[in-house]
Amino acid sequence: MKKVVRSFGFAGKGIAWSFRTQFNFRIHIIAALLVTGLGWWVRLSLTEWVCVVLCFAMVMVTEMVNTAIEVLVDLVSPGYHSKAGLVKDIAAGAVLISAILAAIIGCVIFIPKLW
Ligand SMILES: Nc1ncnc2c1ncn2[C@@H]1O[C@H](COP(=O)(O)OP(=O)(O)OP(=O)(O)O)[C@@H](O)[C@H]1O
Repeated sequence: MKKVVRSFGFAGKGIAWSFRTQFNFRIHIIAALLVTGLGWWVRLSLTEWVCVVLCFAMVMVTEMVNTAIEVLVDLVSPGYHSKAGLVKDIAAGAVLISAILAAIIGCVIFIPKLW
């Protein structure tokens, strides 16, 4: 049990660090709060809430994995290396794809309700 609590502590440390240092992560959280308020206002159905929350998770998780990859690349390749740059670019591409897909899903759900 103590081990589980300790693991939660380490995970919390990683989340807190990402929040403190990553501007994009803070933007995602602010966007999630705004969308939650909008969702409450337009009275989303249960299925729509599930889709919206999955979108929040997809974007935040890819952002955190991207951050972890950036930190790791900076650790193992502090100098310039084309592969190091490529790894960071691919990870950033994953964040972009998840954000675009979340935006599309958001439009599909919210536009008809706001129309
Ligand atoms: N060690 C490196 N070798 C080669 N190119 C790199 C290296 N580090 C970064 N780059 C290039 O610079 C880009 C920006 O890298 P950087 O580490 O500044 O990430 P970032 O996306 O600006 O993230 P953040 O602002 O969160 O630090 C990378 O996507 C990559 O193309």
